[in-house]
Amino acid sequence: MSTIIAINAGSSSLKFQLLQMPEETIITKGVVERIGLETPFITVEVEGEKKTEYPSLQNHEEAVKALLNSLTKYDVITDVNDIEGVGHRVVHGGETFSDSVLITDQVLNELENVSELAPLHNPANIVGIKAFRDILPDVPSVAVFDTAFHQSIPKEKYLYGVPYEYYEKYGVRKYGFHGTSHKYVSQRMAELMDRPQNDLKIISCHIGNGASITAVDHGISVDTSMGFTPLAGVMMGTRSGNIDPALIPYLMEKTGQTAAEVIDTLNKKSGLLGVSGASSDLRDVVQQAEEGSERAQTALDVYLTRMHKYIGTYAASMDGVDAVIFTAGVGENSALVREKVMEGLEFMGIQINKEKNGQASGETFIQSDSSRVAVAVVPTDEEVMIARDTVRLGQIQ
Ligand SMILES: Nc1ncnc2c1ncn2[C@@H]1O[C@H](COP(=O)(O)OP(=O)(O)O)[C@@H](O)[C@H]1O
Ligand SMILES: CC(=O)OP(=O)(O)O
Ligand SMILES: [Mg+2]
Repeated sequence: MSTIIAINAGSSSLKFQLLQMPEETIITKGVVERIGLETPFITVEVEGEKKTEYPSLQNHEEAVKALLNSLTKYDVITDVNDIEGVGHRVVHGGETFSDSVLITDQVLNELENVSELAPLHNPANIVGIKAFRDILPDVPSVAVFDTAFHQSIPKEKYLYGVPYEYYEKYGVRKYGFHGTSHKYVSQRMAELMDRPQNDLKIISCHIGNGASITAVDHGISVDTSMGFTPLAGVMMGTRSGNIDPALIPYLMEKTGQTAAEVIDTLNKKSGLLGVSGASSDLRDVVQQAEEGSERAQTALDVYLTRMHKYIGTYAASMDGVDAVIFTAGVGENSALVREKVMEGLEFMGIQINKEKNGQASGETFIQSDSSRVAVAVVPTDEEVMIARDTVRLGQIQ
């Protein structure tokens, strides 16, 4: 039995889960927020109760110290040395990493090289890794990449139609993200269907704040909607998804923004937020649409039609589909989104049962009896995947 901590570090936050392996039971979970900003705080769930503290935290190293202190203070662990492995979510692994990896000095160097491909995400992941290595130098730490599961995508799907030398010189290609989640839910779906994974063509819809859709054929990723960065693909809470790239210089000229400012607008002020003008949270947009806001309804329509198209695209890509999965914040909780994304696909043998869909909670099949394709809600669990790989690569008993 061993105690593993799974870390998902963002630029100003650090989410964590402490798990008992191999049982995969969650001991506790929590989040440190507003690191390096005014009034940082730590929330830890202790026996179902949320405890919040407000320490002063200048950086991720102080955040890690405070987090470990609170775990001992609340008697979740008796000593920091009770932690036997640390697993980190790293968003971008480039082409260097097609599986999780035990972190060594050399790996850390390679991670730094890959960082320029994901300037919004990777630097924070690396700071988190270093902070834990300083505090727990003798404990194995493992990096688990969002991109790794997508390294199986074939060349004709990952190359862009641009001069080939950009791929060779600058690594310009589709990488894809949320791989840990797509891998988990597609494995789980095969178990739920009681069929081997290499018998199944699955479309996995991870719809949270960030959203991506993946075609999983015979257990491997063969295409995914995100691209060189997590900005591409479907429309999201604040991200535009695919646009005509010629819009960027056009908007620079019209609005006076720099290229970096336009990209920032496309990442943070677009999507549901940008179109509705109200909120990036799907619940707010749905509520406002129900109250008669035309802008909110339009935002919802654009959001839904983009996702709907990918189902057809990926079914064509795999020459068929046996199962569709919905996961993450929106996918797990919004019956409306699931119903609308699946609407009109009866010609492909996809039909959902509205009652089952409306009542879905946890792992639930929502297709009708006559549907040829299975459709299910499968709650994602990136943390358990991180913990499993930490045990495997850290060779922890
Ligand atoms: N009960 C719910 N009904 C509809 N949408 C929900 C519900 N709960 C959460 N969401 C949506 O899930 C989104 C967050 O998803 P999540 O997977 O947690 O995002 P992140 O990408 O930040 O990890 C929110 O924007 C919210 O709109
Ligand atoms: C890569 C990515 O988009 O992650 P998130 O959904 O957590 O923003
Ligand atoms: Mg997410």
